[in-house]
Amino acid sequence: MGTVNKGADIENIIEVNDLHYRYKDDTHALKGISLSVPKGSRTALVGPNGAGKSTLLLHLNAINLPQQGSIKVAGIEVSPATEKEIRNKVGLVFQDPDDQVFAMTAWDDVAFGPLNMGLGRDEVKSRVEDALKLVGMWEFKDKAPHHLSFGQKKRVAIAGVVAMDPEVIILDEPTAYLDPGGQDVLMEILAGFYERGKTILLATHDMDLAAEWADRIIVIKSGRTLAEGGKELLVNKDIVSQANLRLPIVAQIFSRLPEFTPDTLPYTVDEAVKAIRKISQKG
Ligand SMILES: Nc1ncnc2c1ncn2[C@@H]1O[C@H](COP(=O)(O)OP(=O)(O)OP(=O)(O)O)[C@@H](O)[C@H]1O
Repeated sequence: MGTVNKGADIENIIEVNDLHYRYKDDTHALKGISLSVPKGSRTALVGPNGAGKSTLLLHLNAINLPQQGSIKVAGIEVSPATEKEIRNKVGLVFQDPDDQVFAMTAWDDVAFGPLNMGLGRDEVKSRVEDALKLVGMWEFKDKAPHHLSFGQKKRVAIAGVVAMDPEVIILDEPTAYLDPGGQDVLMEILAGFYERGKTILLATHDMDLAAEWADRIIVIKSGRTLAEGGKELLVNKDIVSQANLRLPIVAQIFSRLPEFTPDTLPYTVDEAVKAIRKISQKG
């Protein structure tokens, strides 16, 4: 895995090298994990419960600091000295919004990050308004977060990261607790980020989401990387079963048809439609 230097032409915006992390109770959550995230990619991080996904993501935003091994984000080594710089570059939406949303009102909560970045009052105001409107929470702007539903808090947490407009946006199980409309809004927000050249890393158990959305897959298990590569990993039965995952639903259906081999298996809805058209044209 190549190293990157500040100011150099950075191909991998995130480089994790032989990272170890032990919690205070001695749980060895990361056991020499190495991986990379290409700049501008939509990367899905998948793996079973307890694989170390959240522990890893907390490192990428300098909330956890490396105990052994190293992490570079945009060429900057994650360390106590670079915490603030890293947090301005990387926005993290936590798995549990109760760990993230804590201000007196939804508005204050979303304003927290942009204010910490040192932005001017008018800029903060406009970013907060745009972000709350984007996630459909503007009418709740004056409400105390603890009076919001879980899904609403998640939307506020997402707005907080959107308002910071980071170079890298990381989301830990973002669709959990969002209703289908909320999931669609999130996907639109992520599409907007992607179009503007941002890098998105998303941890999920949802193989359909990974199949539809990602262009790169990282599979982790027991604190180590099991596989890194393209979306074909999602239909690699060996890796999928080792990681306690499941084939995307489209792939499950088509794998029952003799016409398809693992190499030709569709795994997105669009691919499925094309495959059905092809079969019906032949028939
Ligand atoms: N604060 C903590 N103290 C001690 N052990 C922890 C702590 N947080 C997580 N762990 C342990 O670290 C390991 C990795 O947990 P982590 O939450 O990173 O996994 P995950 O892949 O995000 O799982 P999930 O898919 O269930 O969200 C697990 O064995 C977990 O029990």
